[in-house]
Amino acid sequence: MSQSKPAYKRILLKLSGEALMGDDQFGINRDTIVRMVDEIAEVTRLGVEVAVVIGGGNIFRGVAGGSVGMDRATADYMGMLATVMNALALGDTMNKAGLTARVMSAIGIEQVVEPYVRPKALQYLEEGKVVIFAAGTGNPFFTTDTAAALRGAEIGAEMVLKATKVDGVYTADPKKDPAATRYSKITFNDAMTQNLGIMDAAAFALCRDQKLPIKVFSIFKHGALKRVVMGEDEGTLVHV
Ligand SMILES: Nc1ncnc2c1ncn2[C@@H]1O[C@H](COP(=O)(O)OP(=O)(O)OP(=O)(O)O)[C@@H](O)[C@H]1O
Ligand SMILES: O=c1ccn([C@@H]2O[C@H](COP(=O)(O)O)[C@@H](O)[C@H]2O)c(=O)[nH]1
Repeated sequence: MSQSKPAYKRILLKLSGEALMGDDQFGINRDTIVRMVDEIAEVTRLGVEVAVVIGGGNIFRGVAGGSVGMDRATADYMGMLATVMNALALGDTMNKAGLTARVMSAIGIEQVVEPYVRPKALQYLEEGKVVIFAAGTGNPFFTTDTAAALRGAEIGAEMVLKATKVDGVYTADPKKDPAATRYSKITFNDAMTQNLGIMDAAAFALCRDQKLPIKVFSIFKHGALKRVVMGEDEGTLVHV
């Protein structure tokens, strides 16, 4: 239903790292990151407190290193460092667009990024700054989706918004199965028992246990983020 005020005061936005590539094969496409920041700026102007977790799939995923014989934990640390690079680029783009962004890392690299300290993150959000959580959970064998669930619960976000390359949760991966159909909503338990690959089970389980709903929507659809924030019909709601 359409309304004039945002439906949420504080959100955790999970931004797809892979989507940052735009039409490129690798890395960060300038026009794409600027567009994403414009959409985020629009919702901050509505008074919504925004925290962001960014993925690293445009640069490196631990599973890729593991599959060619690397030690998996080492490869995962490389993946976490990839998310730090994305976070720095995102923060820089935000600051240039007139937002005030603070990047906080789950792994210690203090010359580059300040460490994640929960009370400090809460203070920044209350001050209207955008907080970007880098380096996932800080632990190998996890993903940034789980980091989004974790940080979302820690900061008292009312919803996790997964902005990704598809426009919702489907009965199967729509990139592999053209007959897949989109859910407008689905329970955590159904998503987990059907092994829907849009998010990992750890992220679903944490959000379910904390009663923290997730909205999955397309980062490429102009205005979709604002529509989700306004409580309008967009993407797929994953709920208890
Ligand atoms: N049931 C499903 N419904 C929708 N998408 C699915 C489903 N199963 C698998 N997918 C795939 O999941 C992808 C999104 O998840 P993925 O973790 O790969 O990317 P991301 O989180 O957007 O990127 P990154 O990890 O770089 O942040 C979609 O692009 C889609 O192809
Ligand atoms: O908590 C975490 C988060 C991430 N990683 C590693 O980083 C990459 C990139 O994250 P994506 O969620 O895939 O975009 C991930 O593949 C892991 O290798 C991690 O180890 N711990």
